[in-house]
Amino acid sequence: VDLSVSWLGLAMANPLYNASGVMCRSVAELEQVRTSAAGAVITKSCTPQPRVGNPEPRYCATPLGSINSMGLPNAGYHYYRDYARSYPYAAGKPLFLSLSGMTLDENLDMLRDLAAAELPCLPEVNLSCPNLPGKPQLGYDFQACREALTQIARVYPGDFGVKLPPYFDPVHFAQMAEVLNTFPTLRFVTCINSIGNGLVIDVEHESVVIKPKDGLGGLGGSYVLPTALANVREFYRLLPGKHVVGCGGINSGREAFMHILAGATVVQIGTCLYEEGEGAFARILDELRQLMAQKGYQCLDDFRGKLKTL
Ligand SMILES: O=C(O)c1[nH]c(=O)[nH]c(=O)c1Cl
Repeated sequence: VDLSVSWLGLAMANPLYNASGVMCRSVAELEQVRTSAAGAVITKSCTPQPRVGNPEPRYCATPLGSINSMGLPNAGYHYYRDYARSYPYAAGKPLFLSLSGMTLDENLDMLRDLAAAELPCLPEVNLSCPNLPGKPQLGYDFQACREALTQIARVYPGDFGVKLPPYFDPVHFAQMAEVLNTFPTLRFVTCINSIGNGLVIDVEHESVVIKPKDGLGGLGGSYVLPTALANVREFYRLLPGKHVVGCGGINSGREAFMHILAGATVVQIGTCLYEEGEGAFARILDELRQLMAQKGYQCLDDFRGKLKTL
């Protein structure tokens, strides 16, 4: 069974890597991913300056997934750019750099610098952080996205991608796709970011479980799988020639298979990686291989995007 993926001029041994935000804030964490069975690496979304993030507790796992309101804690853009400068690209695992400026100008400043650095890493521009008090998710404002992407494509000549929030309405899928299709160098969309502003309650303590925003936070894990799959499949249909990166609810080879069947080129692991550690990559890859062998598939292209309808 062959799990290799070639896309955007990249060759990956397998389709699995971390979701931005998990096991990727420090060089030590990034190296844990890079030296694991993962096929690629992505950095924590960064801002020009380092950020401490929201007060703790700001993450909580539950039997069905996770809730987080981290608040964009990160070591600052230059820390990740410097990692990207020394990254061993020849070892064959691509590096993606996640950028999440607090303003469009912050994103443009980071992208201008990244363009000038002429590094082989690919930017994933985060349009969907749900945890900055008072900041709406850009991904839900279609006109603002169009304006932002127009300037981003102007300052960054290379291929880039965007991290999208989940959408829940066919009209919104169509409206966002119309914006995204305007930009030929926008080569991939990562679906989905956490489902924003959920509330997890601890019955014993009659309390919320995270401190920021009186307990509101982004949901991940099994809670979000059907929404993630819907976003992958809809954007796979609506963005001809672009790639969809699947993210959300992947705990085993079965969910990885579902995301790829729905159209994902590659897939990211978030909550499961946070809870299990980097061993999750080898386990999920083995499960995917076994599932493919049982079904008689030799490679990912044998089933990618071939979800049947009734
Ligand atoms: O609170 C966060 O740091 C965070 N948390 C998320 O669930 N998604 C994001 O894009 C970000 Cl930036």
